Amino acid sequence: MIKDGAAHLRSLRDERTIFIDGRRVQDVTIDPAFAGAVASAASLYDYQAQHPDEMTFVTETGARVNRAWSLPRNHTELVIRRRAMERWAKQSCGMIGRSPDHVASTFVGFMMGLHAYEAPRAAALADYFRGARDADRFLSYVIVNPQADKSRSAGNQPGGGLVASVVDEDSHGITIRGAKMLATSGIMANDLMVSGFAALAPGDEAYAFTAVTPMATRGLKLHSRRSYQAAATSTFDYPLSSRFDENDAVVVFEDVKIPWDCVFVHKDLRMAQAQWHETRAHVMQNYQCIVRLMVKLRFLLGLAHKVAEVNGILGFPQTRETLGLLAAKSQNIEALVVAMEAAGESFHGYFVPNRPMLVTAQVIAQTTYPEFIEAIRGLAGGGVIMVPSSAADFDGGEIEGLIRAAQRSPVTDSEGRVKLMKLAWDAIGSEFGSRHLQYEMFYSGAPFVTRGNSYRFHDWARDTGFVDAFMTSYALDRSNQKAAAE
Ligand SMILES: Cc1cc2nc3c(=O)[nH]c(=O)nc-3n(C[C@H](O)[C@H](O)[C@H](O)COP(=O)(O)OP(=O)(O)OC[C@H]3O[C@@H](n4cnc5c(N)ncnc54)[C@H](O)[C@@H]3O)c2cc1C
Repeated sequence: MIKDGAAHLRSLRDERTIFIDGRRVQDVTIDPAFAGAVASAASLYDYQAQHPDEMTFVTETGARVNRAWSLPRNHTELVIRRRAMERWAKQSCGMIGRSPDHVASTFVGFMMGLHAYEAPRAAALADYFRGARDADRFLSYVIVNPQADKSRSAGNQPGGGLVASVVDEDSHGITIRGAKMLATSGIMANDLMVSGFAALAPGDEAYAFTAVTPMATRGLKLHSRRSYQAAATSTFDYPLSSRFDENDAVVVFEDVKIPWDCVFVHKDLRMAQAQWHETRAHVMQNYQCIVRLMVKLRFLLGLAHKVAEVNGILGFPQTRETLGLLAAKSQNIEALVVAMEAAGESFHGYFVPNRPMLVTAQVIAQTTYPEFIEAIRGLAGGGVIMVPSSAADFDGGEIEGLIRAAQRSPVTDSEGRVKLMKLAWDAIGSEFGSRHLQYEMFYSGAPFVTRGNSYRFHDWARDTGFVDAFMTSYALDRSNQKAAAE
């Protein structure tokens, strides 16, 4: 049976510990801070149940699950898998960044590099993968240390105990204590993966671990940021915040016990890095991100065009120039997706997107998104602010009369204009829209990290060799110099 929305909602009614606004959440599926995003996540599962051929595949054990769990072996399989990710992204206009296909892709990448693990940990990983895949579980992850003093290592933060680390181990498993950031979608996931991405030095072994635990594990506490959904007055006023506020939470591990069969890296400095780059986890998880961004940019491009139409500025050459530049930036990301697939690499029998092109897309994305937002703001001018306070102003009487008098457009009525401008503001300027800007600029690491990867995976030998070869075509001609001097 394919997992559907109802099954996912049922799976979230457990003992998970989430705090927000000074209270503990009782049921995340109906809580006013989270219900909109949770319903959207559930609707992804409904969508896959309604489109089984496009969205799911049958595993070797006979389970029918989302295609994100498949390990492609050729270009065709990679593209079929991508189309499923694209369809899911479209359901949220690309606004749900950590949909279930994100961390599933991480695990697919781990599985492609199972050879890099020591035998017991590889066995645990493979068992967990099969179980999570066949149950189509929704995973979130925390792989970044909480910000504090960046000039010090994880273990040398004043006061100690800040960063999640292994504080104990016995025959059953390990005990984790400390914090990590930021579990996006954690409130509506089934399991949480905890790991680290930053390089560690000898002495940091306690921080070099990767493990998975159910959200409802004792001692696992999610401390949510402010809910943008809760502040949304209506779907008409905040069509995105009200439905796609996937949430981000700091995770605090209060002596969380994790059994050995859910521990994949244990006090292993080499594997803490190798799990990302000697497997294809980093590639597969960020490939999902770029596919999702591609869909989001299509949406924002359409929005930019409609804002220009509604304001009657589409005919101006300057507007077309702006829209043309945005279209090119959007196509640039599309082209990178197609290119990284077409130039995909064989990796231990699997077929994966081209790594240098994937990291290129990450670097480009971090500047493309802010440029998009700034351009749409430029096209919208004061129109996104010149809107009624809320849907309640459409009262059928005097206030609505003011709206009809002041909200005009060459292509739509007052309601149509307000509806579009409120959508545009939610995408680019509301607290939700603003968080998206921060997300796209940072989710894959600060720019020095993504650019560092671009440096690391580029084929410098090809390009410096090119220069060297050219330089062999000429030499210092001393005879000429002599002749000139004479
Ligand atoms: C909305 C949102 C959602 C997120 N979701 C997740 C998630 O689901 N799971 C998860 O694990 N993480 C998540 N993150 C965390 C994300 O991965 C980090 O924000 C990212 O890795 C950058 O780390 P940082 O925030 O500590 O910023 P920093 O690394 O501190 O970067 C901030 C700035 O500090 C400077 N800086 C810091 N260190 C250096 C250095 N060594 N050299 C030079 N300059 C430096 C740079 O100028 C940089 O631009 C999320 C973040 C955001 C904003």
